[in-house]
Amino acid sequence: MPYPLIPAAHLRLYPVSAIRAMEQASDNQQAPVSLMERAAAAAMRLVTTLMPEPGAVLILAGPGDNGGDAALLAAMLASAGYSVDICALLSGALSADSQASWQRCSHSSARRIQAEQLTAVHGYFPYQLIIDGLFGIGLSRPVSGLAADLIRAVNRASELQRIPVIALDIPSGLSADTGAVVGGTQGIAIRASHTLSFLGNKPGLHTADAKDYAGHVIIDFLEASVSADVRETGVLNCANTLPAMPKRAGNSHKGSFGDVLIAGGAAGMSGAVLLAARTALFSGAGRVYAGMLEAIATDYLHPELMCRPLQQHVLQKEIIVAGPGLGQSDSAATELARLIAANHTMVLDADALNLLAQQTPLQSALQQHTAEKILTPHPLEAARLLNWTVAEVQADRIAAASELAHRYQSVIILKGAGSVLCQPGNAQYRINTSGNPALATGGTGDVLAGLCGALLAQGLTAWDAACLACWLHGTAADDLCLNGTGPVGLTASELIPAIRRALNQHIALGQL
Ligand SMILES: NC(=O)C1=CN([C@@H]2O[C@H](COP(=O)(O)OP(=O)(O)OC[C@H]3O[C@@H](n4cnc5c(N)ncnc54)[C@H](O)[C@@H]3O)[C@@H](O)[C@H]2O)[C@H](O)CC1
Ligand SMILES: [K+]
Repeated sequence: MPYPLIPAAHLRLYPVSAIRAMEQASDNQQAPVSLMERAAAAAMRLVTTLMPEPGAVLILAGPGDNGGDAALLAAMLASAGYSVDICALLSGALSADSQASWQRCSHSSARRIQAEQLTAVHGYFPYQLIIDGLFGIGLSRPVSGLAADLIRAVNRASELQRIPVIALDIPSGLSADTGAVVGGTQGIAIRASHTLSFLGNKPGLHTADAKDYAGHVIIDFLEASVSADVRETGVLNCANTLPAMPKRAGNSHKGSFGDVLIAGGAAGMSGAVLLAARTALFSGAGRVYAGMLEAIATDYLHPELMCRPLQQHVLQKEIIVAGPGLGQSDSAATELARLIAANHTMVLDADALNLLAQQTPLQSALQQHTAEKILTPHPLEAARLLNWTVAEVQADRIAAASELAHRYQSVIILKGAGSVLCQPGNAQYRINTSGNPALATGGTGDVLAGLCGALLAQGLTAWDAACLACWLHGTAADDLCLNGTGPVGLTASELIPAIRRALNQHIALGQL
C-alpha cells in the first residue's frame, strides 16, 4: 500500500515548554483574534466535518484554558444549531480569555449540566459526539475525584455506544510530554477517537499510552508562526523522514553487501537465531552466519544460512547481532565478552542486554567499544539496564531512551507502542509511527535485531539503520494486518517476507 506522507511541519514534536513559548510569543504580538478563538474555530471546523448535520453534543470543560476553548466551542456550536450540554468543573480564577469564553457560553443556548447527572447515568448517553476540554497541557497531577468519575463515565458510554470523542489539545489525563497517563495505574484519562492538538505536535500523542487514548491525531497550528528560537526536540519516524538505502552498484558481489553474524542459540532457543538470521538474509545482507552457543540447528528452508557453533566462528569484519536466545549462562557471558572485545559494529538485543545489565565487566568492556552500536531493549530490559522500575521507564520513555543512549554511548531503540529512538549526544529523538499490537508476540524482537544487522551490513550508520529498521518492522506488521494475517496470530516468521517487500518498495520509491 502507498506510504502515507505527513506534512513536514507535523512531524516536529514540541515539549510543553516550547508550546508555552509559542503561546507567549503569540500573546506578545497582540493579534486581533486570540489563540483561544482560533482554537475554538479549529474545533468547530473539525466538528462540522465529522458531524455536518447539527446533533446532540456533550462538552466537558475544565478550570483552565482548555476549558475556555471548550466553552467557546459550546457557544459556537449552539449558535450553529447544535444541541449542546456543557458540564463545567471550575475551580479558582479564570484567565481573561477563558472569562470571555464562559461569558459567550452563558449567553448561548448551551445548557449547563452537572457532573453528578452524568456520573449517575448507568444507561444511555443521549449524545452523538463528546468534546473533552477538561485538562490540556496544564495538567499537573493525576486526575482524581469528580473529574475522574466523569472521565470514567464518559469512557464507558463512548465505548459502549461508539460515540466519537474529540479531545481538545490532548486527552485529559495524558501527559503531553510523555504520553503516559499521569498517575500510572492510579490515574485515568479520556479515551478519544480524535485529538485536535494546537500550535504544534507533541510527543505525548505518539508513544506509551497515547496509542490507546489519543485516537486520530490532527494538528492545527492556529496560524501562529514558530519563531526560530523555539525548537522541536524530536520528530516522528515515518515514511518521509526515512534514510535512503545506498544504491546497489551493477558491478557488485556478495561481499558488497556485508556479512552478519547472529550470536545466540542457547539450548532450546535456536529459533531466535534463525529468525534473526533469516531476516538478515531477506533484508539484503551479503552473507549471514548463524552462530549458536549450544543448540546447533540447520535451517533446511534456508540453506543459504551458515549455521555453526558460535565458539568456533572466527571473527573477521562482520556486523555482530548478539543476544537472540543467547541465554545468561557463563559461556554466554564469555562469548559476549569476546564479541564486544572485537570492536565490530554491533546490535545488542535480548539476553545480551540482560547480561550487560548484570555484569560490570561487560559494561566496562562496552565502554572500550568504540565502533557504532544499537541497543534494542524492551521496557523490562531498559529497566534492568538503567536500574529503574518498568513503571519508571514507561512513565517517561523519552527520558529512559535518552539516558540509555548517554550511559551506553549507543543508538537506542526502546521498543513498545511508539518505539523511541535516541542517539548519544543529545541529538533529536524519534518516535516510530508504524506497527501495531500484532507485534506483541515472541520472536518479533529477533526479527528487528536481524534487520538492524542487515542494514548496518549494507552501509547505513547505526542511527539510519535503527530508524529504517524500526519503521520497516512496524509497517510490515501493518501491511499484514490489512490483509488479514493479523492482528491475531501474526507470527514473527511471517514478518520476514513482508519486511523484504517493504524494503524493496522503499528502495523503489527512493529511485522515482
Ligand atoms: N498553549 C496554547 O497554545 C494554547 C492553549 N490553549 C488551551 O489552553 C490549554 C492550557 O491551559 P492552562 O490553563 O494552562 O491549563 P489546563 O486548561 O490544561 O488546566 C489547568 C487547570 O487545571 C488545574 N489542574 C491541573 N491538573 C489538575 C488535576 N489533575 N485535577 C484538577 N485540576 C487540575 C490547574 O490547577 C489549572 O487550574 C491548552 O491545553 C489549550 O487547550 C488555547 O486556548 C489555545 C492555545
Ligand atoms: K483535553
